[in-house]
Formats: sequence, C-alpha cells, structure tokens
Amino acid sequence: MPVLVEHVLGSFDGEPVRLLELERPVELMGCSWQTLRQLMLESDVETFKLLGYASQIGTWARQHRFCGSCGALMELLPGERAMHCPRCEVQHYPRLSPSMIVLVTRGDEVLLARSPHFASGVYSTLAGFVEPGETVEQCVVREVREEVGVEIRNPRYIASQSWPFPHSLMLGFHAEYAGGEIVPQPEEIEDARWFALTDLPTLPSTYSIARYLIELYRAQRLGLGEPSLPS
Ligand SMILES: NC(=O)C1=CN([C@@H]2O[C@H](COP(=O)(O)OP(=O)(O)OC[C@H]3O[C@@H](n4cnc5c(N)ncnc54)[C@H](O)[C@@H]3O)[C@@H](O)[C@H]2O)C=CC1
Ligand SMILES: [Mg+2]
Ligand SMILES: [Zn+2]
Repeated sequence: MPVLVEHVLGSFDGEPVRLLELERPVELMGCSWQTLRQLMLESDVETFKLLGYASQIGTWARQHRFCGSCGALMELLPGERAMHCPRCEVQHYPRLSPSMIVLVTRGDEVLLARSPHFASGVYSTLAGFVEPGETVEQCVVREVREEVGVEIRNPRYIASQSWPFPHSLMLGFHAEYAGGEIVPQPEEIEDARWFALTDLPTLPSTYSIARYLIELYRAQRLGLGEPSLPS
C-alpha cells in the first residue's frame, strides 16, 4: 500500500490499532471504501468511537504537515499526539472545534429547523461554532438569534458529544423561548417551525446529540423513560 504516514492509535478488544494514511485510495481485496457517515449509521457505538477518533487524528495530521508560522515540514512529536516544527519549535495538537447545539422549547412545543443539506423531511435542533471571545452561553443566544431571529432565556448545559465531522465537540443545551417570531436565516435555514411533542417530524440519527436533546425533553414532558446518549 502507498502509505504516507502511520499513527499508533491504541488498542481495541486487546489488539493494537494503527491508522495508515494512504497517498490515494487503492483497491484492496475483500475491502471497500466507506464514508465516516455511512459507518456511523452501520457500526456499534464502540467501533464508531474508534473510527471517529482515527478520522480526527488523520485529518489533523494531514492538515498540519507544514508549519503555519514558518512553512517548514512538521514532524510527529514522539510520545505525544502533537506535530512539531523543528525550525521554530511551534507545536500543534489535534484540532477541536467547540460547537453548541440547543433545543429551544415553549411548553409542549419545540423549535426545530432544516438546513438545505439535510436529508429530505428531517428537522433538527440549532447548532453553531463558538467564536473567539465568547462564552458558550453567549454563543447559544447569538446562534439562535442569527438562525431563527428568536430570543431565549435560561440556557442550561445538558451533555456533550464528540462529533468527528470533521472535528467538532458538541456542547448540548436546553433553552426556553423568550420572544420573537421565527425568521429563518437566508441560505443557512431552509425552514424552522414549532412542533408539538406529540407530532414531531423526521428526526436526525439516534446517534446524534440533537436527537438525544429532543428525546430527553419529550420523555420529561410526557413522563416517558429517559433516553441514553450513545457517546
Ligand atoms: N451531533 C449532532 O447532533 C449535530 C452536530 N452538528 C455539528 O455542529 C457543527 C456546527 O453546526 P453548523 O450549524 O453547521 O454551524 P454554523 O451554524 O456555525 O454554520 C456553519 C458555518 O460555520 C463556518 N465554519 C465551518 N467550520 C468552522 C469552524 N471550525 N469554526 C468556526 N466556523 C466554522 C462555515 O462558514 C460554515 O458554513 C457542525 O460540525 C455540525 O456537523 C450539527 C447538528 C447536529
Ligand atoms: Mg448552524
Ligand atoms: Zn515553524
């Protein structure tokens, strides 16, 4: 195989696991290439966690081959998960992008939206990347305002999830509606509506924290058993 670089990842079921980054996709007997999204839908949670980790390490190392400060070829630092510049000594650790995701509610109704690239009919919670200088709570307020023009109150942290598409760390919140009419952000939001908990549209994958936030609130309001977050 045309191996570009090899990363030792750890072990799985007692066996050592390595990630081989190939120069190009080659045909391998008995194997086929799949996207990480397909694998999320088809794997068990433990396997997907390993694949998500491998994908994030591979993406980070591939995108940090050269030093962003001086342009020199970077090296993997032995004994640490870091890329190191031998010329100017800069270190780059795997990249994580903190992102908030929030379920906005109004009694027995939840605010869900569609982005133009969702599968047909699917509605989800609002999400967005944290910007430099803001707290996650400020990000929740800003993103909801930008994406649907609605004001919220009491943003409350619920749970988090690693989301390897390509390197998000999802910070899940619940917030209450405080005012305003829904105005979808042009281009970003195709449609946004209030849905009754007893009449929800097609929801995102059961693996997602978006789905968990919705199911958790539904369980709490309707007195059902609480879901568990696969993470
Ligand atoms: N696990 C889950 O349940 C869900 C996860 N997500 C993830 O949340 C993240 C944020 O969601 P979006 O609504 O797409 O974000 P968003 O509302 O901030 O808009 C996306 C835009 O942000 C910019 N962007 C891209 N990467 C960035 C980065 N690393 N830092 C700052 N800005 C960046 C680009 O201009 C992009 O078009 C994505 O990674 C998405 O995959 C979104 C919904 C559900
Ligand atoms: Mg968004
Ligand atoms: Zn350098």
